[in-house]
Amino acid sequence: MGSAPANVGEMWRARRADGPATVLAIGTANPASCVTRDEFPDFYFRATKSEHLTGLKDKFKRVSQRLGVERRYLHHTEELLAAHPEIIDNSAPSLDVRMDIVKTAVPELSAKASRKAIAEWGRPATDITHLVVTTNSGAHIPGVDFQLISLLGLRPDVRRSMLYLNGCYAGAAALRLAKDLAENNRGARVLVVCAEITVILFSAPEEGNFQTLVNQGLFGDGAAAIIVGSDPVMNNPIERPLFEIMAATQTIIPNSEDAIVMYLTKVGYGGKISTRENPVLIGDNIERCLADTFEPLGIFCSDWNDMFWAVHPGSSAILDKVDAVLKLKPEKLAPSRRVLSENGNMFGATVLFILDELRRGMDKGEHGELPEWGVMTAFGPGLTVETIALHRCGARPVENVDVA
Ligand SMILES: CC(C)(COP(=O)(O)OP(=O)(O)OC[C@H]1O[C@@H](n2cnc3c(N)ncnc32)[C@H](O)[C@@H]1OP(=O)(O)O)[C@@H](O)C(=O)NCCC(=O)NCCSC(=O)CC(=O)O
Repeated sequence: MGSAPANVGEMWRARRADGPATVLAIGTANPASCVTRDEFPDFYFRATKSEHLTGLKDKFKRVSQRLGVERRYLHHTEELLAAHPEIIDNSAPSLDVRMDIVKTAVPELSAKASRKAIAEWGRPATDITHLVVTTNSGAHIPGVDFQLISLLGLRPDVRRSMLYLNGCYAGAAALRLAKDLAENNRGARVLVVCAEITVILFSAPEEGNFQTLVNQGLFGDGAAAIIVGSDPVMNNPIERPLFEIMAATQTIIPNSEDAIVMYLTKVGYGGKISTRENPVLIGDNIERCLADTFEPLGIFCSDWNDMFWAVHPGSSAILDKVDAVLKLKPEKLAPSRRVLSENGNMFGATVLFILDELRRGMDKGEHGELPEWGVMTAFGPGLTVETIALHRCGARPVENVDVA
């Protein structure tokens, strides 16, 4: 062979980035139609022709108050439900119509969030080298990743990874994958997109079906897009590094496989969320997940208030439990609570919205001075816990952190 590099090790190293994967831009989007907690019970019981279920409606109001959601954006309006009566009939097959709706709605909302991220990033869409897309809203092939190529004007040879049906840990899982892609491919720029349109789990209220009440009171629609790449300033001074992704772990909580179960049925999503058990399971295991993520970095935190936080708000009961176990000051989970309150639980997109909230607060000088180190953690079926160690860019040096 002619002039191949002398050493395979050198060849391998030359293809890898020098520094950690870094968040370079964030964009978010919601559908236009917003419903408040006060408006929603009337909307829900009227649209599903269930107004005669007055006791259940009162119960729905009580449960909704406990979930921590003030308003949400929903793709399904009363007009859309009226046009597809099978969606409100819990015994009529409606998967096909739901899949048809999300087939275009999810790529469109994804593109809206992505355009914002790309505009903030400041480089052309054709500079994106990898695409990681995740949704629980449908499962089509070719999928949302494929649709985004033409919607955003990406290169046809962009390297795509499509993660369907990962539950609420999907956003953090997508970031974990983006970290590995960015660090192992010098110059890579990864567009991460996480989008949810919850018409897939809309169902009419039924006596004895508590799960439906939780689903309708909790979940909302939204999309978030994040651009990740290593060595920003070195590669292109136009890029503005926000957070370095220093470690990303995934683990399964023992004996929790029935805690959140979801599957597609002829009437949309079926399954069960163990609402009483989940806060306890998460509370019992969060410290171990944090230690497994931070200790390999040499960070042994004795006070978790020294960090900033992006915790997946499964509901306010879950945030209350995390607060109590980690003895966090109220302001620590304020960004998580605010995103839940303003948008609902948007499955995997939620933690990415919280990251956006954190950096906006940082830009506006809110939330005080953001600490140097932070945590993103998300939970979902398994129970699977994703934990990410984040380092705020431009922060003071690592030696000043509480390192044992
Ligand atoms: C569901 C809750 C809001 C209920 O709140 P509280 O327990 O404080 O409320 P509460 O005890 O006052 O109950 C309010 C009313 O609901 C009823 N109730 C409560 N829990 C119930 C249950 N499991 N089954 C049946 N009914 C139940 C009570 O009897 C009461 O009815 P009455 O008023 O008639 O007496 C909470 O437990 C919660 O937020 N749990 C966690 C939710 C969760 O798991 N989220 C993760 C989503 S999934 C996710 O994020 C990840 C993913 O999807 O991948």
